[in-house]
Amino acid sequence: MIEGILFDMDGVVVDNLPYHVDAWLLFCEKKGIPLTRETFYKELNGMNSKDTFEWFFKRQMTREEVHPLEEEKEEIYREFYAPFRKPLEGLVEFLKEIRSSGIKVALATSAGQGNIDFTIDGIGLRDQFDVIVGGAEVTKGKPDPEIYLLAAQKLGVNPANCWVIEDSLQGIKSGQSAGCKVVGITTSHTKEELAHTQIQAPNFVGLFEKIQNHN
Ligand SMILES: O=P(O)(O)OC[C@H]1O[C@@H](O)[C@H](O)[C@@H](O)[C@@H]1O
Repeated sequence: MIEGILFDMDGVVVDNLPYHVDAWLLFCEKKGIPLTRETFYKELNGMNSKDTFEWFFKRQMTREEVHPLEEEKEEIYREFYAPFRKPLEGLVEFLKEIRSSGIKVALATSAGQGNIDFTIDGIGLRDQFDVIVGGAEVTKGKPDPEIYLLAAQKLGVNPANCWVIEDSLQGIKSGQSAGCKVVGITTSHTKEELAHTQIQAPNFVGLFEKIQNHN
């Protein structure tokens, strides 16, 4: 039985990761922080901004300290990505199918409120999510399971009866540790790199059937 589907946002609802990475690389170059594209995908993809800055500066930071830095990076990101916002292929149809089957739907993203509004309103899909949980609502970000456990709790469903849809290694770990089954969307990593998920798919086309057949 599938009770809920818990969506990651960046790299899943939208294929926006290259724009995030370009923004991080430009931001880091300005600040003299060493960062490569490879390191980002391996270590940082899916982490919230606070954890990312703590990783860069190798020390704990307060939300107040992180806020202006995060805003600076997100302004660059939003300028880069704004003209290209669109749902990942097959998403609109997939949402229709799961909602009409009575499955509850949540968004569980490490992103801050500004980026959630920018993305979800930008593609006009806010009313498709019963619950939206953002990075600021949890004390421990992905790869910790807290965000997916909270999303399932808010939907009133058992995490063991939920599918998480993720693209990042940190996010997959988070969903698996929450006890959910995971679909690995191959926007950020290859099928082979996501072989530890139940299903790997490039997008949402035909995905509902694959999930149903898996149960
Ligand atoms: O994949 P999610 O949970 O939607 O994560 C969003 C985060 O993904 C990271 O890859 C970005 O560096 C962050 O800036 C962003 O907030």
